[in-house]
Parts: sequence; C-alpha cells; structure tokens
Amino acid sequence: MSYDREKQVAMDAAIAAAKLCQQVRQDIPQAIEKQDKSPVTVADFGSQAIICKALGEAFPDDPVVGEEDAAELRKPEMAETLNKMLGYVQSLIPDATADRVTDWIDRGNGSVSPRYWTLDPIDGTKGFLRQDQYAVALALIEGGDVKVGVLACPAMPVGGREPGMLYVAVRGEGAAMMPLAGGELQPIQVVSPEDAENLRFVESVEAAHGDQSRQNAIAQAAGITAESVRVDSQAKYGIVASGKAALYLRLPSPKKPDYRENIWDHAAGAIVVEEAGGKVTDMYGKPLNFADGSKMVNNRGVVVSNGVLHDRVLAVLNR
Ligand SMILES: Nc1ncnc2c1ncn2[C@@H]1O[C@H](COP(=O)(O)O)[C@@H](O)[C@H]1OP(=O)(O)O
Ligand SMILES: [Mg+2]
Ligand SMILES: [Mg+2]
Ligand SMILES: [Mg+2]
Repeated sequence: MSYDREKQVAMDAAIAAAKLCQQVRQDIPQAIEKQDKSPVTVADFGSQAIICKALGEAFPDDPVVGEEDAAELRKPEMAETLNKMLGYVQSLIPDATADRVTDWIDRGNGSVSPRYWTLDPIDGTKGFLRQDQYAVALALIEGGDVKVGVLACPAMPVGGREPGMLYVAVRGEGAAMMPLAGGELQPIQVVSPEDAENLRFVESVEAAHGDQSRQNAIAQAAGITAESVRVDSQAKYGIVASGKAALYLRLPSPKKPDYRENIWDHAAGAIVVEEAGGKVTDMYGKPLNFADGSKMVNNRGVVVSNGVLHDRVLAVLNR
C-alpha cells in the first residue's frame, strides 16, 4: 500500500506547526509547569492543535496519541494562556475558536491501536525555551511498525540559509530531508565508516535524561574518540540519519532507574534513521515496541547508529 497521502498530510501539518513554534519563540515564550514538573508552552499546545486538526480532517478514523492534552487549559485560571495560544493558531487558521482548539488538542488523547499516529508537538521543550534545538515529531504506526515519520527541526542550521530542516521517511522508500524554508526533498544516508570526520556521537543536553558518563565511556570503547555533541530533542535522529554523526546514545539515568521512554519521543526519529540505512534498538538490542502503549515499558535505553557500529556498541554495553 502507498503512504503518499499520509506522508503529504503529515509534512504539511508539521511545517505549519513548526511555523507556529518559531513565531512563539520569537516572542520569548514562558514555561508553564506540568504536574510531572516538566515545562510546556503555548507553542506545544498550538502545535498539537494544528496537527490534530489536520489529521482529524484527513484521517477521521485514526486515533492520535499525543503528548499534551487540554484539561489544564480549560480551567478558568488558564484563560489568558488559552487566549494567547488561540491568537497564534488564528494566524494560521483564522476561524479557530477557544472551543475548537481545545477539542483539536484533545483529539490527541487517543490510544495505541492497530493503526494510529503518535505526536510530540514540541520534543525538547527545554531546548525550545533555551533557543536551542527542538523538533515537531509525528509518526504513523500500523501493526506496531512505524510506516511514516516526519521530524521538523526549525532551529537546525542549514548552511548559510535560514535555519530549519524537515526529515521524512516512509517504510521501504528511504529517508529524505528538505529545508523548512522551501526546496526539494533530498535523499539522505547515514555516515559510512570511512567518513572519519562525521564519526561523532550525539547525546542529550539534559544530563538528567541519560547517563552521560556511561554514554561517553561506551562511545569511546566502540571506537569514537571525539567528544560528544550535545543536542536537544529528536533532532539527534535527524543528525544521525543525515550522516552528521554515527551514534546517538540514551542510557537510563542512574537517578531515574524507573523512567520509561514514550513512543512519541522515538517513533518518527527511528524510521528516519532506519530508512537512511541506520539501526535503532534499546540498549539490549531489542526493537523499540510501538505496539502496546504510550510508554515502552519493556525497553530500556535507546541506541541509534549508522548500522555498522551497532553490534560493537551493544557488545560493549552488555559485556
Ligand atoms: N529522566 C528522563 N530520561 C529520559 N528522557 C526524559 C527524562 N525526563 C524527560 N525526558 C524526555 O526527554 C525528552 C527530551 O529529549 P532530550 O533530552 O533528548 O532533549 C523529552 O520528551 C522528555 O520528556 P517530556 O516531554 O515528558 O519532558
Ligand atoms: Mg518529547
Ligand atoms: Mg513534547
Ligand atoms: Mg514535554
């Protein structure tokens, strides 16, 4: 079956959401603290609204498993935030209303199903707030297999031009990238082992999201001598997929041994890297499980590589 329509709708929606995020970011957004203490902004909500609206119109039967929901926003004390968010959404969708945007956001409260989308409206909210990297991440999953993935990375440098890169992949069709400012999709490939300059590894900026000392030790043991490059969000998957780094390590934080990864933090990035010729597993070599729930309860850590390095990294991790 062809996923041309899914790919086009997902790309258009992610591009629109990325535009909204950049508008919010120019105005120096404020963070709101969620119940789990992590930050969220009007851009996270606006991005989820725009993408869920587009998916709801194009694929009304498909559930969406999104990170955010509108319960907090509907509280009377959040009226000012809701109104601010509505203003940004209206610049792209003039007939949006407060009731409609909250309903669009709550379309993202779907469940993992035989066919569903998963959405992180802003992955790397901390990077977004720091004016660093972040991503809008959207993926279609069927029978537990990611079929389409789109990563919009509005802050990704694009040699000399306005920043912003879009990465996209369809299962069996390869991966490609395109400047968000416009242009053609160009096929991408992971780095080859001969390309010494790009045999780097990437990890999170946030020390608490991983185990940086172990990540560095493992990368060294696997033959990567250069210092890590620290980047927020699934932009790291885009960097590996486009051959700018050979490895992305995300090992469980010793401070949060019970943390489990969310599907929306990995699905889109994973297919982009796989279709660019790379490999994605957990730290034990198990495939990431997108079939059973929004948390990957039976996976620990994530290893993303150019493929060639993968077995060596797993071997040093598990010896
Ligand atoms: N202890 C943790 N370990 C791993 N990832 C985490 C942890 N806490 C939060 N995250 C997630 O890391 C992602 C950011 O990735 P990165 O660190 O690579 O920039 C966010 O989606 C964030 O989830 P959340 O969206 O709930 O804040
Ligand atoms: Mg995230
Ligand atoms: Mg997020
Ligand atoms: Mg978050």
